[in-house]
Amino acid sequence: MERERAVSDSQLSFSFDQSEPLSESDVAELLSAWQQAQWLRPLDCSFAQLIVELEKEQGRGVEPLVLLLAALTSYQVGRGHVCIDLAALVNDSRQALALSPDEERSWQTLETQTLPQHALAHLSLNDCLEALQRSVAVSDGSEVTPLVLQGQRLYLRRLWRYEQTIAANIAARLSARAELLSADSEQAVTLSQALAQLFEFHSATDYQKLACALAARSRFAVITGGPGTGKTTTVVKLLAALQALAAVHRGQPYRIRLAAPTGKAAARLNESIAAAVGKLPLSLLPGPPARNDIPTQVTTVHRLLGSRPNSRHFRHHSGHPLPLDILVVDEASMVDVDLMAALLDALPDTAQLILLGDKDQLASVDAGAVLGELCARATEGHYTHETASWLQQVCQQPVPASLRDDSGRALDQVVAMLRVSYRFQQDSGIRELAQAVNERALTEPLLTACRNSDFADVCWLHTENSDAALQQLALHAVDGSAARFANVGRGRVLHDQPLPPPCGYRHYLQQIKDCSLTEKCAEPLWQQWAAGVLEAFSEFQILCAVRQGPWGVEGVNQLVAEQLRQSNLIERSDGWYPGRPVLVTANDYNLGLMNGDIGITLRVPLGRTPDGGIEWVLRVAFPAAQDRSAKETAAKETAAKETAVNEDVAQRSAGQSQRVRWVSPSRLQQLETVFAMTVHKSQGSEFNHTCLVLPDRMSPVLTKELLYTGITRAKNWFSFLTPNEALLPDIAQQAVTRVSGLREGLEQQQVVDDKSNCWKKRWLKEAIDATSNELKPRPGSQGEGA
Ligand SMILES: Nc1ncnc2c1ncn2[C@@H]1O[C@H](COP(=O)(O)OP(=O)(O)OP(=O)(O)O)[C@@H](O)[C@H]1O
Repeated sequence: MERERAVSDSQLSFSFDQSEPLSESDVAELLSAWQQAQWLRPLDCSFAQLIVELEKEQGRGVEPLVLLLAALTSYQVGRGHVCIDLAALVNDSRQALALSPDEERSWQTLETQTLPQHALAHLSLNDCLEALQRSVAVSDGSEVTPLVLQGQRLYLRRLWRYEQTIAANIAARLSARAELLSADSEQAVTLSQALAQLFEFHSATDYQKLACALAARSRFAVITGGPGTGKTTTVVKLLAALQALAAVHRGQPYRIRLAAPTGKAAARLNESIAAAVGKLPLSLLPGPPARNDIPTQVTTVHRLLGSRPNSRHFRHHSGHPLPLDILVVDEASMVDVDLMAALLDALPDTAQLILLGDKDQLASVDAGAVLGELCARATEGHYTHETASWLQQVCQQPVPASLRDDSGRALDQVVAMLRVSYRFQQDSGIRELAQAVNERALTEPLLTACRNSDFADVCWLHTENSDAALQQLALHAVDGSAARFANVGRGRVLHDQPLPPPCGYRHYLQQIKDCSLTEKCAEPLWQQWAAGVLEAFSEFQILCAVRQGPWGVEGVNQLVAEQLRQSNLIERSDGWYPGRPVLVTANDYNLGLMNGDIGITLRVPLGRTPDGGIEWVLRVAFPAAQDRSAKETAAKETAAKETAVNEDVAQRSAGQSQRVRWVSPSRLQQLETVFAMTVHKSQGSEFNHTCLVLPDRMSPVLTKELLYTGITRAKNWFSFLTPNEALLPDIAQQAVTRVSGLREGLEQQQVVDDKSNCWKKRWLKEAIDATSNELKPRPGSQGEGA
């Protein structure tokens, strides 16, 4: 999670006698100092205070160390960790707050023991464990306490529960489906026949075919791969193969649902999946399955689960499971532990879950890195002899020896990695850069090749002079610097299709300026035009690593808006104006807008004067949500009529097909201008042309995952701007680590029985019962802690 704090020169100071254990007042003073320096959030200190009150209420003495650890645990959850590892904390107390070098430097000038490496220097693991074990606020999970200690990991109870649910639920789904267990079974033969039709024969290993077979075999599977490796293509073929199995052996098709964590990711999958389904040779498959039985509509995970306003509970849960047989979740790297636990809880025991995603991308914004942990061993495969021979028989192709490992774990047997990218040409700079960042091999020759424009798809906007760099960026934002790409960005072809040239924001703003519609034009024409503008906007996007400063989203947004104003492409650079692109930053259930939705402000003749005449008004056009049921739409429209009489949304006839939705700017509460967005927010999106902007100094958010995610948002053209190129090797070395016990939890719950090769689960029933009871909605219940 990004953290950029302004460290003030307040009277912050803290000192204590290091020969004595920390007292309650020492800890209170320390936490207060950390909060003043904005190193801790008020929430973290309030959580520690809650523990004090609990201990006092129970008539127990306050354990100072427990307060300290409670605040740190809450803080680390805010940074995306699921728990804290006490041993690691004691070994390297710098990690307690993970301050940036700048933050540390600004305080080292003061005579203070406030820095965690000083304040916590004498902390021992034993002291921590003993204090935690004495505290009434801590248990091993068997009692309801705000903190849970498991081995050397300390959790907020809520996070511990999520992790337990995920581990128990996945472990329960790991064994192969009984009917497919033997490669000689009738079902396995049908699967093999279907795969033979779906995949052309290749002498080289077809990782997509292997992934299909592997995912078909078990009630839980993960398919991971970099950009363009064919995750969508593979999953569509997988669904066709599963429906072929259903057609031959089940008598009725599977109920399949597709979901993604954000509306943007869902919309993107919607587009690509429809095209892929259209190409399936279904009539050649056993059955054959009907095309309609392979869905093309993708919903968001929140909509699928039935989110409720102002509640973290969903309509679907273990007591009211989702009505489906197979669920595919794309962009699963964005799913945090909270949402993953809710999803697994709502999944019927018999249902099959397939997670798709790129394991190397940034982890979810909120706590956890579920996909990353599930895929931690994906690169090496670790397929057992049994799995490899089953795959060989069903796919009619051998599994490479490098991917075999007879001591492979149960989880390894359901994880498939796609290894060939079909999106990028072999000489693509985007592909080479992404791979180099991933492998921490950002070499000087590669950087030189980028600087020299040796790659057709990469433009390096480097300059050591900050002012010149910002000026370059402003101009780049207008036109996309096509001239700096080889052949002015023209003439590139991929899969026999010409690629659109690199562009900047002029591309969509000109479409707004060139609008030839008048107030006499019917509303559907305005819809069509607005949809075109939205599409044009999504061709180019500036991504920033940080929020603040001249190189952050805030500075770049202002810089670009001002340049566009000077270029006469927008009327003004602040407030509301035609062409202002906005990003919704929090879910708004009343408007049906989700965090991450992007809209464009347009001047349209859709308002009404008091005497019924036409009025030109500013409206923000958002892509219409495709998956909303007619009933839900009608309910939303009724609500809109009641609350926004003047809005065109209230004038639509129910059931009319919508390409965009119009929202009055005054109704949008939480949003920001989006000429620039953070790399975090861009997850799940791709753009024809992406420009990645790094800041001039190192920060904890600058990691190889961030760099990789930023680069791979570019489909065809990538521009890069850094005012300090010397940072690149350091960034490539800095990886996101998220502390959690998920892998260990999964391993504890599985024992591979070598003879039958079925995985027995210990404690499973108990764990699932215990955790799912706690996840069930309770009226008026509140989440605890952070
Ligand atoms: N086996 C293949 N042979 C040739 N082309 C392929 C193959 N698999 C996928 N493609 C093509 O590569 C492109 C990317 O495929 P796809 O969209 O399935 O990948 P993806 O991993 O889902 O991409 P993304 O990174 O956008 O999520 C598509 O144009 C697709 O048609």
